[in-house]
Amino acid sequence: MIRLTLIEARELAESILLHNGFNLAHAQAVAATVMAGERDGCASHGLYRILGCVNSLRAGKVSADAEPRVIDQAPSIVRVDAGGGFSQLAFQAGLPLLTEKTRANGIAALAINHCVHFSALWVEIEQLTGTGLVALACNPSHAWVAPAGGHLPLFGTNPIAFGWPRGGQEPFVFDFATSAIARGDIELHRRAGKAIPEGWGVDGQGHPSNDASVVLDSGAMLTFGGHKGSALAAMVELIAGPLIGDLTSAESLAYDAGSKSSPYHGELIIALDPRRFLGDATQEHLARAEALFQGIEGQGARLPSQRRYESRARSLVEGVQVPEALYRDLQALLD
Ligand SMILES: NC(=O)C1=CN([C@@H]2O[C@H](COP(=O)(O)OP(=O)(O)OC[C@H]3O[C@@H](n4cnc5c(N)ncnc54)[C@H](OP(=O)(O)O)[C@@H]3O)[C@@H](O)[C@H]2O)C=CC1
Ligand SMILES: O=C(O)C1=NCCCC1
Repeated sequence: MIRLTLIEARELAESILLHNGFNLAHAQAVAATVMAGERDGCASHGLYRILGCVNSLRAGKVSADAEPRVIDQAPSIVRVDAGGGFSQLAFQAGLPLLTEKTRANGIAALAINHCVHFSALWVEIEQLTGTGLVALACNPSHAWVAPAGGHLPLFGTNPIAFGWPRGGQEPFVFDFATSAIARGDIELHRRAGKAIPEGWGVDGQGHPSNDASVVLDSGAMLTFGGHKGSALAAMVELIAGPLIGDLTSAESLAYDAGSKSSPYHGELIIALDPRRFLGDATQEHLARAEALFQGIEGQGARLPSQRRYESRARSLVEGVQVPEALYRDLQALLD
């Protein structure tokens, strides 16, 4: 393993992106996201993703210098046209108006269109909980996941993330794919030559497979929780696809045309302001939420994101460790 400080990790990502043609704004925004992934122990959405960013650019599937355009769509709806660029700058561009509309109306949505998306959603969710808002985000990806009862890829890995602000404490955040596991994790198993656990995917005939390459290249991934994850995956396709006038995972994969680039589609983010719902009773009811969290932890269970926050605290002191093969592949992108 190669040890890097967080600054070194971010600078490595940024320099590769700049060297390969991304403008400074995109390079910095993407580098900050992958550094955060690495820092929080989310290797599937850390520095590894830089390989996909460069591949997407070389395949002509992402704009290196797109300028997001913010559209004031309706009293509670902000739209951002990402113009074929990565989602990070589009989110940053839409965030101020989303926040303003949420404070004014109690609830508002940000629809990002025409973005290339590869990141973990908690990165965005934490920016909303950081201002005291409750938030939900989701997006499709490429058609890699079979619906429960079928065995052909149709859904994306369609993550759903939720965040709840907790005053001075780290927010309650969960963020997971509606597939049994993110595709990035299966790709990392393949890179490491490791078998995948039962339940993650099937071969082309629908038989369970422990072979990452079979599941990735000729089979299908499975949803988590059978028909429940399957319905949630369908919901994500609908509300972050047709509802916002953007592509489904099947359409995104067709657009990809075999280039194995990062998916191109939309994202939906919904924000809620507790103070608008509760007025003078806000503190009283937020305290009741704390009792719920204590009830979970009181049983010895952990809150989602706890592992991530612990990894963050450790990485701030110790830096991060990157597999040598990945480090070599990243360095090669600087040639
Ligand atoms: N951009 C895209 O299109 C896509 C992005 N992704 C990203 O991939 C990432 C990983 O997704 P996925 O593989 O499904 O994630 P995991 O199954 O690893 O975990 C997801 C969530 O569950 C929490 N969790 C895990 N174990 C426990 C536990 N024992 N008790 C309580 N909470 C727990 C995690 O917290 P903790 O982190 O603290 O362990 C995290 O919030 C996500 O960040 C997602 O946004 C996924 C698909 C597509
Ligand atoms: O891990 C995943 O699943 C994905 N991550 C980034 C974009 C494509 C899907």
